[in-house]
Amino acid sequence: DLMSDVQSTLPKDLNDKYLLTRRIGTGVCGEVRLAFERSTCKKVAVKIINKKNFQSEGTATRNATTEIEILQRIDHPCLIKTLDFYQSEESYYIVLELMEGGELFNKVKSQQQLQEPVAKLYFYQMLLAVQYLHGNGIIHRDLKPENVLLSSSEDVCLVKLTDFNQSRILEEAVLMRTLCGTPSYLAPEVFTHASTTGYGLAVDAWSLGVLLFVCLGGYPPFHETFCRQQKGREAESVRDQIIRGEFTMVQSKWRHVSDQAKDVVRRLLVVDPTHRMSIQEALQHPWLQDPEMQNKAHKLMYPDTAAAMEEAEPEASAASTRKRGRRADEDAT
Ligand SMILES: c1ccc2c(c1)[nH]c1[nH]cn[n+]12
Repeated sequence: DLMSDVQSTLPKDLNDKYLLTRRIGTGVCGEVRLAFERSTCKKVAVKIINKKNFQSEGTATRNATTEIEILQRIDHPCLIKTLDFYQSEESYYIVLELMEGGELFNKVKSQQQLQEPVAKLYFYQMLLAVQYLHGNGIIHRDLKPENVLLSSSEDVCLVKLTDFNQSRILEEAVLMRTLCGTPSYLAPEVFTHASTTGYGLAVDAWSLGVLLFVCLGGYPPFHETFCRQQKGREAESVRDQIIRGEFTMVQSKWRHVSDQAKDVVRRLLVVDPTHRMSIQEALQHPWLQDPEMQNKAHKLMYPDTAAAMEEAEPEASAASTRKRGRRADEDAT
């Protein structure tokens, strides 16, 4: 039957260690299946990347190996962890921690739009995850609701980014080699790093702006025109809307969204990358100076530390919340 023939084509050591079952997600590069570690019955996700999906062998190996080496290198509570890696003639198999809440995409779709406090809690975690990637010289480059996973179906839950195969580890080595050559023909931005680090990192800030827009508004800022009569001359392609940074916050959807939240979206969806708000600036934005939200996020991200703090000094942890609040007030005034 279906299951047995899936089992039969799996690498033997993968099949020995894991029982693969139903499909739980699909990506551009393959599918994700629910699996059980046979020895512990622990649930995991197995991402199957089909080698021939990539146009040429080159990109396949580069993408997948880049993805693998990236996945092995990173360690942050809001970035999906790789547990194991196998390959066969035709596919790569990446064993990942299971996120029971599935894709953020489905939650936004089913709920229309998220309540602002929920959107803020998720966005804060995404910012911390991207800040960590950038700190490690990694640009995600493919941030979208399908690549944001939720740890549970509860509103207050951990958020993790996945799908690094579009990521690029800043080729510092390449840049160094370039700078060794004769510089006379090199453009200024190559020296100012704008061509790799500065410029590159800003793409993730833009995508986070689109993500936040979708979470708060329940629809994408740049989309194909929905109704027919707009088709034709004046209907702009998605590409043109993006290039011009043209989006509309429809009143019916955005009426109840705070001005501060709208301000974060507007400062991220800025066409000129040098004028776009950075991840660091976003983390300092007034909308995110919310000690309660930040404490909830830290409890989700570092449960042991939070629990240990509760255990050791119940007073202290309450005080730390208050202190975080006071500091925020000082900053705000
Ligand atoms: C639903 C869809 C994809 C999923 C998932 C649940 N859990 C997990 N871990 C890595 N990817 N992924």
